[in-house]
Amino acid sequence: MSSVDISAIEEHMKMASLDGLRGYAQDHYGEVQQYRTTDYVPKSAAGGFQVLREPLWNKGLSFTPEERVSKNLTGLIPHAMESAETQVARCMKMINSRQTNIDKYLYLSALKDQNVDLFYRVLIDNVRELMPLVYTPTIGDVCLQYSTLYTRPEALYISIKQRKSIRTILRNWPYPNPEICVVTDGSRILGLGDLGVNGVGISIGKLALYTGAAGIHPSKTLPIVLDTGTANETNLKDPLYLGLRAKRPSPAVAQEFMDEFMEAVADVYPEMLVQFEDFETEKAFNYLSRYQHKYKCFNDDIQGTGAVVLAGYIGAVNLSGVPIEEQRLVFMGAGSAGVGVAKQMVEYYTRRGLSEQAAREKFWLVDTKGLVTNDRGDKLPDHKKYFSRQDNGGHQFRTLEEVIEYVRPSALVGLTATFGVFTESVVRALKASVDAGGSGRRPILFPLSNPLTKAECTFEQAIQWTEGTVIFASGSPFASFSIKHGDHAVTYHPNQGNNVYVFPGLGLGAILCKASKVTDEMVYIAAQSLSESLNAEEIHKGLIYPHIERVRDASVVVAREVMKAARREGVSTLPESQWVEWEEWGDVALTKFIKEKIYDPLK
Ligand SMILES: NC(=O)C1=CN([C@@H]2O[C@H](COP(=O)(O)OP(=O)(O)OC[C@H]3O[C@@H](n4cnc5c(N)ncnc54)[C@H](O)[C@@H]3O)[C@@H](O)[C@H]2O)C=CC1
Ligand SMILES: CC(=O)C(=O)O
Ligand SMILES: [Mg+2]
Repeated sequence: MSSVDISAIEEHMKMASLDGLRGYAQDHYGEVQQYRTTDYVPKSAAGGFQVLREPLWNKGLSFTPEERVSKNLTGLIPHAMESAETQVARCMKMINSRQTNIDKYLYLSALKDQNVDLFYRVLIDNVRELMPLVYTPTIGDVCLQYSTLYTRPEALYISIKQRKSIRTILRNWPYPNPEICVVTDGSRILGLGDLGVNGVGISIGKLALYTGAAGIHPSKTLPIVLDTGTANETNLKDPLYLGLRAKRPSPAVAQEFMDEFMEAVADVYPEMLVQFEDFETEKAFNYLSRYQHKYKCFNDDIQGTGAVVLAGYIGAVNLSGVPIEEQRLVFMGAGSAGVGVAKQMVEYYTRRGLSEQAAREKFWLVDTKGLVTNDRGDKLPDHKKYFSRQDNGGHQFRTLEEVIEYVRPSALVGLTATFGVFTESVVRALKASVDAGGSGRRPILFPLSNPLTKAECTFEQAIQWTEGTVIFASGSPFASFSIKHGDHAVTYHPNQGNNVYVFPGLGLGAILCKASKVTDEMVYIAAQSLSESLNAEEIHKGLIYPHIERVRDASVVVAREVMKAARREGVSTLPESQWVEWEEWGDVALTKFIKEKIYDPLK
């Protein structure tokens, strides 16, 4: 087999130079006219091979004998008619036969491209094993290599060079009336930094979980990447890179483009919920405050993460033995996720009766320069000012160890995108500060950065360094593990503190109640309801989130409570008569309504 002749492409790149930009793709950027609306053949009108080629219609070996006749499929597929279980078993056998996670991902991705129903059945029935493939950590590797792995499109790619054509591009999406989009500009993908257009993998992965974890119909999901260039030199130099070969524009220009995008979305798809994903810090905060009161949107990294970590924290406090009033929290990382989480927790404390000032004083935020204080000497960005300490008596605390000794925290949260910053001495110091005098109180330790290569520490380290007392949650999943004590072994179970427990249910709720906005109250209620969604077995086991196998159950609870909150907030546009009808039956009727709406393929 002949290999790709990279040198020829590189040669072309040397030759092609357009306004300082290089590469093939630039040759084709330009505004486009709307010639026609994309044709969409309704399912009922399609037959034969067309049905098998459309991944949303293909039911593979599940087609009944009657369907095979009525749709002219006889002979186009093997004669066997199989149960979902058999087909899922075949897929799992194939996945398990692949050597690397990327290969497993590629198999799943190809399956999604051929038979959507089967892909989701496989995912839903094997979520513990497969979520780490379609989502973090594997999706991080996929994003890093996206331009090389690329075989066919799965998203909308909207370039800043075609900013006047956004409506046309949105209309080119083949499936009518999408209800939710995840949009990124690729500028901060997981903890991997600016990946440019390669970051589209995260939009695709998150939306797979809107369907897998909350049952939003796949035809209603729309992944989008806004291509405004990249600061990533590796990508810019990669001859296979698929995005715009340009540095990123100024924040002002990026914001104009974003304004145009949001206007176009509201115009073309007025019902659509927009989830902002993995925008770098300043843009993340700016776009959220700029659009949240104008459009139906939310930021997953700020709000989704805030809600999921608050939910886990509520459970963790109950286990820790340190009363809520005595809790003191150190955050390593003061970016969009760190500040988003801390603010959600301030909300929790104020709802429990603390003044905002007293609530805020429970938090000590640390960044690359040390404890965030007013008199540290650097100019703090706006998002850090709220938590900046002024009670440090002029002292600056540069290392995490110094901060822990000073604060004596009960909880340590990591959102730094930096592997290993929770060292043995840090974790032991945390334990000592909680368990002074052998009180038996347990430290809360949340190394939440993604993917695994960016986790602040591993689960095994946390267990070893706290003699098993830690209450632990990480952003990407770690395996359970056992330690032998004499002739018996103790097995420790980690939690996964990932916004996947929130955004699917939040989105589902917002869509089903036809919310005009996503309010802060809806986000807060998502956290609260998630914290109350554990079953007796999970509570008994000392978990702080439901088993990942129950993420769909949790999403139903979150969606239901989000819907009710939307109604209280006056943003649900469902008719009042509908709410009155549901209310007669308590939560039962609303829960039934949600469950009936949920996509549960091949069942
Ligand atoms: N578990 C989950 O559900 C989520 C996890 N995350 C993860 O959180 C991480 C951070 O995301 P963002 O806050 O959006 O990024 P960001 O870039 O906005 O913030 C990172 C922060 O960490 C600080 N930092 C970096 N290295 C540090 C070090 N060595 N010591 C102390 N502080 C350091 C930076 O100064 C900055 O304040 C990423 O890895 C992301 O994957 C983000 C959202 C959800
Ligand atoms: C999980 C997620 O949203 C992140 O790591 O950015
Ligand atoms: Mg994210």
